[in-house]
Amino acid sequence: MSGSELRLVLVGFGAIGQEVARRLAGRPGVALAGVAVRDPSAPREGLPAGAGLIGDPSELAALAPDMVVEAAGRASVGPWGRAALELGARFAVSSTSAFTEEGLLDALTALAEARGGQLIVPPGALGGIDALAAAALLPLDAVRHEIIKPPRAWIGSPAERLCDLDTLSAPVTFFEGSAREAGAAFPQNANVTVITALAGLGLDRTRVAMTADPGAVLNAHRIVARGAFGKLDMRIENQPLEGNPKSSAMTALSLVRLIETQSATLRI
Ligand SMILES: NC(=O)C1=CN([C@@H]2O[C@H](COP(=O)(O)OP(=O)(O)OC[C@H]3O[C@@H](n4cnc5c(N)ncnc54)[C@H](OP(=O)(O)O)[C@@H]3O)[C@@H](O)[C@H]2O)C=CC1
Ligand SMILES: O=C([O-])CC(=O)C(=O)O
Repeated sequence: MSGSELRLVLVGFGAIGQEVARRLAGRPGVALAGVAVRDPSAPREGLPAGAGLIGDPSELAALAPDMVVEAAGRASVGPWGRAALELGARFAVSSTSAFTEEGLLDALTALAEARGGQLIVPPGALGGIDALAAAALLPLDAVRHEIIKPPRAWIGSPAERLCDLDTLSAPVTFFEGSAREAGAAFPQNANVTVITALAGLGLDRTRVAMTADPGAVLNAHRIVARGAFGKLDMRIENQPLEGNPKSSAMTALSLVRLIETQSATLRI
């Protein structure tokens, strides 16, 4: 860290990035040095004063970040992760479905180690990931992650081909498979299943079910695990973000917490 302030760069300034920036505004100890988007020439409302707008990973070094936090999309993780970790910065990933791409997690981890940085996978929209990761110190028998969201949260995903989202009158579970398959096919809805997999049984042994529920208002996640530690049954129901019904507000809250705790004396 430079001085006592954490120099932060956000990759992505959509529903999550804007919420994170809003909640960090004016907080001592964090300076939003910059924001990365695809097209930095487009006008951006809500960009905090003093934050540089960049569009290419080669521009990151000039912002001298201590920490780079991604909430942009799967394609952004490789290029921005490499650029951040080359600089020895900490890189936090929201679009964890990128890790269904062969070799990317290993490559970024190796880079973090070589440059003295850190690759961070925050809990995102989930709770209980700390308990699952601790439970995994002993053999796990089974981990299942169920995602239940209102039909509108699945628009633009392969769910549209698997059920008729407009006319649902009862919940439909349109996907059952592994976390690898879920993350690969649903990059805007199933990043969380990759987090569950990384904490527990891995991409192939973590089972996933996805449901569109016309009676749902909130985005729900249920993780059920059993193993030598005992049993875990965690359910969280998140308010969606106003700017994107697919994304839970908890994702932004958990990033704010991650950023704030970087320099905290008391860590909970
Ligand atoms: N881990 C978790 O629990 C969760 C993870 N996510 C992940 O976070 C991502 C962002 O969510 P959300 O904010 O709701 O999405 P939005 O669609 O609202 O915003 C995406 C933002 O990212 C920018 N962006 C997209 N691709 C790139 C790229 N290749 N390089 C730089 N910037 C890019 C867009 O820029 P522009 O405006 O120029 O298009 C836009 O500012 C999701 O796509 C998902 O992958 C989401 C929810 C939960
Ligand atoms: O925000 C959520 O509830 C989860 C989500 O979209 C994702 O994992 O991609």
